[in-house]
Amino acid sequence: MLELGGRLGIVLLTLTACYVLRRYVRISGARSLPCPPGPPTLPVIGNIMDMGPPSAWLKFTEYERTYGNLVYFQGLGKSVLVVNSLKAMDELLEKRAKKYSDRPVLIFGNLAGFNRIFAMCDYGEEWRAQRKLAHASLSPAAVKDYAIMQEDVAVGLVKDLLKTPEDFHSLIRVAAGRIVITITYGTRPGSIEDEFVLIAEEANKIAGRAVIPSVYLCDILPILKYAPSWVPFQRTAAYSRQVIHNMLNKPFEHVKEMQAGTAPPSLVQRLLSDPPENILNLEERVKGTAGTMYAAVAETTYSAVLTFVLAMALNPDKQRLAQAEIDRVVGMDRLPIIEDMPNLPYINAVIKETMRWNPSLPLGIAHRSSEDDVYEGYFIPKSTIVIPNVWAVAFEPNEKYEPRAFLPERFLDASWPVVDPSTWAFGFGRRICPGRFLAENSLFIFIATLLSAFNISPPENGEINAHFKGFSTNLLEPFGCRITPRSGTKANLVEARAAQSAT
Ligand code: HEM
Repeated sequence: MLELGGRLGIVLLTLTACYVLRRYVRISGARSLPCPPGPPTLPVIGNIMDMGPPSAWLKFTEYERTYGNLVYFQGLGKSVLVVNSLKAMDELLEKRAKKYSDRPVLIFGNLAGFNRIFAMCDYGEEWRAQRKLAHASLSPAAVKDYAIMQEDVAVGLVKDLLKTPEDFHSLIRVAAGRIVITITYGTRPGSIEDEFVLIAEEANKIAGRAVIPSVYLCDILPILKYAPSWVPFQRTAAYSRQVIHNMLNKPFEHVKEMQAGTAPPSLVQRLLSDPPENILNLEERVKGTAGTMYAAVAETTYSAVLTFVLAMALNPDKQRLAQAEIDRVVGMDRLPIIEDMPNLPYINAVIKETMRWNPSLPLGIAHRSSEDDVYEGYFIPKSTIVIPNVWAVAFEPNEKYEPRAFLPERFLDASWPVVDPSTWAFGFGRRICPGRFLAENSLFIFIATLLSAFNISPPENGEINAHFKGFSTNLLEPFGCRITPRSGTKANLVEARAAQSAT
């Protein structure tokens, strides 16, 4: 018996040794492979400075011509891989998701407290728990509960546009913020909602700077995170921590106070009253999940709706076709509702084309690898930041449909296969946007309601000067255009429907 145990031990030991050796040989073999190509490097700083914002996606798409689908940057202790093809995005971020689902380390972001919200957490226990909460409140079945609120906010937007159409930039921004605050916390318009929007906007500004690695010295030299509290970035971090604390706590406490049967339906209310099983530390995690929403939603929705306004002002023929479909299917005596979506193929094509023509997040949200890897003969070291340049996918050369033209028809042509933007616009793998079903409903109701109520046209002088800006979200700078009611009857319809709104 003893002899048998001894032999078994030797066999197990040999197998383990073989496994370790094979793994070692594989990894050291992999390390001898080249990293993917990229711009020329300098000592210490490598080529990392060549990544530079703003609108880095244009530069990355140009680099594709020289270096191909994978463009590699390194320096200052960081490695970054820009991925330019859908095939490679799918292979790395989707099929090998286990290795590619961490997020970049943001030293300032962590000092500011962003690591409490799961969109910025690594692929670990905290992320898993908050993601489960997000899924429970944003699944296709759950988002049906928010449809009336979304319709009310869209009607509120068109009503405000009747009064001050020239303010369309800020009104769309407020409506995009409103939709997320209303759905997350169930608050009604008024000072308290505006206070939450202000806090969340401030947190968004902080996040916008925290994700740019060159803004704060501590992200270049991580040891500086231990610098004393009087150092300027530490003071900014302390202020930011307070803002993030308020963002996570103030609206949450408001919902809790209302819980005793009076809280309107919302993501927080749903999670507190009917939480998924096995979530420890529920309240803190609901705060983190809810706090992620504003950052994730407001700018993406705002960017997409503004892009749509620009596209309509530039393409009156497409606008007429879209309005004709709404008039035919929805009729003239009511505004569209989310249930109309399956019956409006041209509007759905306009939405897809809006997402393709100017993707809100042209570089998605960066992932980070948690292990060494090899792809197409190249070595990708552990901790590489992986950026999906979906802009390059959106503007891939096409023999039939010019990529720069706004042509919803490309999505209605069965004879010519095109990639649906929903396969790349919402990210990849285990980190794919959990709010995509809600986002599709929001875009639909904003766009269909605007088309039903207004004509969108160039300004009086006929010139549209539109410029895009942004590091991660592709936002339009203010531009002029005219938004006028399609008729007096439509204006009355908007007023009458707005009077019925619950929010
Ligand atoms: C047009 C609207 C939207 C677009 C284009 C968009 C796009 C994206 C993208 C590209 C990602 C990154 C996925 C990845 O890492 O690969 C993401 C993540 C995320 N989105 Fe969205 N999104 C939109 C709206 C929303 C909405 C309405 C919600 C929630 C109500 C939401 C919640 C989130 C969250 C929580 C994450 C982080 C997921 C994680 O890290 O696990 N998004 N979104």
